[in-house]
Amino acid sequence: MAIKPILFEDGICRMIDQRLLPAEELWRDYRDDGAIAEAIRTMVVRGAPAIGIAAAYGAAFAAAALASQSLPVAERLHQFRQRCQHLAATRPTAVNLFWALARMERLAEATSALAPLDWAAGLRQEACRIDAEDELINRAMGRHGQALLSQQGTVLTHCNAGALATGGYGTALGVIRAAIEAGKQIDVVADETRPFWQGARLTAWELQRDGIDVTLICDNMAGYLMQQGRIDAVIVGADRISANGDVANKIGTYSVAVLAQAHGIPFYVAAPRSTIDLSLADGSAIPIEERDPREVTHCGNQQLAPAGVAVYNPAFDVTPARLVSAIITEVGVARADYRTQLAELMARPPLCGHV
Ligand SMILES: CSC[C@@H](O)[C@@H](O)C(=O)COP(=O)(O)O
Repeated sequence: MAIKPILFEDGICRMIDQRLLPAEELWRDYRDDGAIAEAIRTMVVRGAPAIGIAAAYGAAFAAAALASQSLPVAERLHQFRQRCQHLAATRPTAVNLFWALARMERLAEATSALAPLDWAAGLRQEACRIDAEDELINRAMGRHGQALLSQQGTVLTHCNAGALATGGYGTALGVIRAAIEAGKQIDVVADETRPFWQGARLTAWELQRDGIDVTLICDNMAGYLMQQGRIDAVIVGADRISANGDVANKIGTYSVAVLAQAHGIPFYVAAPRSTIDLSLADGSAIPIEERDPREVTHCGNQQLAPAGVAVYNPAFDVTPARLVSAIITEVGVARADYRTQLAELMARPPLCGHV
């Protein structure tokens, strides 16, 4: 059973601290939006869908706090939006964060005439729905995506687009799980994913935990394995996909895509529709987060690089649509021409609830 990294129990949001995995499985309790914003910023919780879910719970906590004060409706809504903005200011690239908060804000406005406690209860239910729907979406994505994989093969993945990055099951790893559930013999090669080691720490941990055959490699080994004919397909997740099919994902994804094309290997992206941002014509407008240089100069507390060296640490890159063989969503698979096919997939009715 795949791990569910965010739980909502007895009015408390519990999240496994992904910074400590695999050494320690520590669950932290959250009861307010400020602490959840900090958890997103510091990557206790990470992965595009998961940070959207965490932010939705944060917004629900903000609503509960505001409902307990006797505020006029307009002031309550104003303060709610401000607190949502604080949650949104934590990480800039994954559009799921803004998508989830926009959904919470829409409901807050539509239900603002309710008694404050009912208003807050409705927002708490909405956050739980966003969470539960994500796993259903991942499973639907898995069903569509697994059809692209052969009966037997080795799939390379980058970063962690697994259960840990979602409401459970995973996007890219969800496709792999679905293929295995369909009886296919799939094994995984996981890039370590410098500098935050999501592949080494998280993908290796969650696949090993679930008995899925995984081999860890350093990022710079991918080309060698492809040259030897040892990789049959690449599957990654995404943080934001523009209208033309350009894909922002963890730094290093672009290099893998170039290598895949050079070796004639299909490069697939699995992402829910909440990751697709039709407001951006192409990937050049996707904001790319830059993180602390210490992630590059240090490994944990161990300093590897000389003190004072200049560092550049972009957390994401953009893979041009021409390198992407297909984009797998919960309602179907898009191929080039992405502008037309993504617009068509986005116009389809919701799979469940609102999404
Ligand atoms: C289903 S997760 C897809 C992406 O969010 C994932 O590949 C990724 O890049 C995560 O980056 P992170 O910095 O760990 O949040």
